[in-house]
Amino acid sequence: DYRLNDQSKVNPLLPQLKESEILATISKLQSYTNRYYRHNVGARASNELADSWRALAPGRTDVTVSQFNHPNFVQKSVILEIRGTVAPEEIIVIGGHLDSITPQAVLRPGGRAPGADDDASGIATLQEVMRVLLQSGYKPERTIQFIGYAGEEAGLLGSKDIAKAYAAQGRNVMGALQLDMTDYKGSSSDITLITDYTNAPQDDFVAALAAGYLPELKVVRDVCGYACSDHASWTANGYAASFPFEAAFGEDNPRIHTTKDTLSQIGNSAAHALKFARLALAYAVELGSDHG
Ligand SMILES: N[C@H](Cc1ccc(I)cc1)C(=O)NO
Ligand SMILES: [Zn+2]
Ligand SMILES: [Zn+2]
Repeated sequence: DYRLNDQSKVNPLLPQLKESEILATISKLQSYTNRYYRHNVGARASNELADSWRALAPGRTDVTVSQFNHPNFVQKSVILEIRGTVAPEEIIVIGGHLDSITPQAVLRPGGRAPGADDDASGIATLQEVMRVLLQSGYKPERTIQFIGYAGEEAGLLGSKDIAKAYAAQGRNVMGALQLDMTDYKGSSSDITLITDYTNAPQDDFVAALAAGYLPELKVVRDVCGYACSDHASWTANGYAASFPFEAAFGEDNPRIHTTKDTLSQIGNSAAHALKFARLALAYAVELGSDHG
């Protein structure tokens, strides 16, 4: 249910989230020539992300890292699962996309596509939530899955395959949160909740999480106008999805999908992304600590 009743679990964890950790992960991801879903370098980025996630929880038998094979392209999605202690069949998803795109990268494997904000920022944000949950020893009652989707830029291809497979298997995803572009503060407001192709009751819950745990942040709502990120794949398969976004429509990072989507262009800071990490942690712990 959408009540805020886990302050005693959330509040000690929030201060452990570090901007420096998010910055380091964005820096690493933007250093690949590109993370294009059809190039081998894009496949390597996925494989190395999986290895780095495995290193976060050595020896935890309730934690597994797997890669989801997409039949039509080489880049795999990456899934880290923390198995729930009470209701492991009830799944909470925190996602972002690990691929990047520019016209140069589409043309050839050596084409540059740093994708710092779109969407290394989202991957770094969810990875920092995963790091704190794992290193604090937090054990959720429900299963929490962190997913780095492949092939988002080509039409939400990775999340389409995954959400379709989960629906076909009758898996019980209680909610999905999408993190795509979290580090460019283009608006006076801090967080923009995208309200189309999302679930309204869950959007209200996310707004309540911000009001309850992050009262200093200004949260507004806006529409995208189309299926603009992986949340739409979960919605299309009947699951509740929400999408907190970096800025209001038209005020988002103008350099995405260009070779200039780099950390230096967003002030070498992850201060904006840290707000999304805090929101995502509150979402994961409040929903992850419930059970049916
Ligand atoms: N177009 C999306 C990013 C995007 C999402 C929402 C809004 I409003 C504007 C832009 C994209 O490139 N996702 O990878
Ligand atoms: Zn994009
Ligand atoms: Zn994106």
